[in-house]
Amino acid sequence: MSSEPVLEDGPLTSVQRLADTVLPTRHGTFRMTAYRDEGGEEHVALSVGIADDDPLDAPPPLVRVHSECLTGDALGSFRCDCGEQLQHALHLVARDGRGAVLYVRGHEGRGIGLVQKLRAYALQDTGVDTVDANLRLGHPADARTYDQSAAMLADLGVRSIRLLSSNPAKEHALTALGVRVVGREALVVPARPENEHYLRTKRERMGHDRVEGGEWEVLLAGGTVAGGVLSERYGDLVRAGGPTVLAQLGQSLDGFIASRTGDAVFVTGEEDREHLHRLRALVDAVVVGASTAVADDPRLTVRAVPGDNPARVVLDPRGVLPREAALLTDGAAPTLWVVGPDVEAGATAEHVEVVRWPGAGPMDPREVLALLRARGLRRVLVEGGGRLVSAFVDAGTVDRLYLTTAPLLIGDGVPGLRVDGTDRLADALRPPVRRWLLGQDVVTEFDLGGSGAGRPVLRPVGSLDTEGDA
Ligand SMILES: Nc1nc2c(ncn2[C@@H]2O[C@H](COP(=O)(O)OP(=O)(O)OP(=O)(O)O)[C@@H](O)[C@H]2O)c(=O)[nH]1
Ligand SMILES: [Zn+2]
Repeated sequence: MSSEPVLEDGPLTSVQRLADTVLPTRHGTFRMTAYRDEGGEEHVALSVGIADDDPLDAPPPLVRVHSECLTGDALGSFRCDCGEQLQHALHLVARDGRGAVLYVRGHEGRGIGLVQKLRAYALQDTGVDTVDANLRLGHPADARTYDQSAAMLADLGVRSIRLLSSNPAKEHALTALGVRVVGREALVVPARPENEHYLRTKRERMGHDRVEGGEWEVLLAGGTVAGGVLSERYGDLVRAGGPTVLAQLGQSLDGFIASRTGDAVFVTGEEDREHLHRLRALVDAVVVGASTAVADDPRLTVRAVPGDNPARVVLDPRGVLPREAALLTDGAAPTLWVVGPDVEAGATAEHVEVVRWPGAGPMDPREVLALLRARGLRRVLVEGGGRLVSAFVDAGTVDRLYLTTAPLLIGDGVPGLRVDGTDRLADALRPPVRRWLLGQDVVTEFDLGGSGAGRPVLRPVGSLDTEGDA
């Protein structure tokens, strides 16, 4: 099964295809193809959605050319980012549905071999950077060649690729070997104290793309980190096609969000507050009912984590929000004050837009969302109180509900989530869930179906009565 290189230009080694099998992994099942190059080095290609009889005009697959790194890939070293990049690449390729990770042996230590790399590490322990360490040992800064990769792609029938790499030199090398690189996507993993210097040197001395910050910053920039806790939790919220209408509520285990006097100070804990601020940072707009705004005088800004403040939306058909409320006075973010036709709004601060609701009746959640969408506010978090969140859930508008329950029994007070009842338990809402602990609290994430993954919520369109909502 030897295969001749089919590329027109560039110096090429040929590779022999020696095995073709499958490999189940935590990212999914890959086709695994083994090769040997002319120098005797053995490589593998882990691919999905690529078959020998693919048409010539099949769309360019996502391809990672991964350089072997024993310390990073197999041992989980934090001195470099290789291990996390490898896992992330497998995750992205599996998710994309058509792509390959080429695992290139002989690339260890940027082509100088394992022992030389470890000697370079020893030099780096004395303060030398990764480039100078190679040079002092008599090696080039980067000794890798990519002809085996081009030959493997040719063997797989792939001529054009979208390359997963932060290293422009890889793109140039592959292009010179006749691979058409139609796009290059950065493979971002979080900086850690242990690899910060190495990653900085790659950017400053080896021309790698800049990516700054930790996992949260990666998410804010629209990326994810394979295996990262935050990426697992929030990754799908930053993807195109992911859930766009979120709702969240923190309540006691017996279902109240405040005591009977309205005391709502710290039902859930500090970690849940951080979670809420992350959700705010990931949406365009946050919606609250007037009673919540009156009772808590919230700011609805992102303070517990880095991130931009979303627009703030208060649904206030009767105009009960005090004119000195934080939302109307602090200017921290644009604010839509949605009021009924007869409300005297008076003069408002520059950041406030008074939106007239046509009619004094209850606000239909669907119409509220349409109004926001018309203003470019597509990703929306419905934040409270209990009645407002329940109305949006009952109307079938919520893609994703985060319900945090605190180990606290209030006994009586302001109710939390109350969805429409059913006669038969079989008709009750039992969507797919994920759950995690935040301190003493439990977050249950309900997939209410908007993203297509879960069961649709089959309920009549509810209406929204924000009065008496807290
Ligand atoms: N010589 C040497 N090699 C290293 C060092 N740290 C990691 N490597 C090797 O570098 C290779 C990975 O290259 P990187 O420069 O991290 O990344 P890249 O592949 O060029 O670029 P990306 O595609 O964005 O990952 C692996 O083979 C590692 O073994 C080091 O300090 N010295
Ligand atoms: Zn490495």
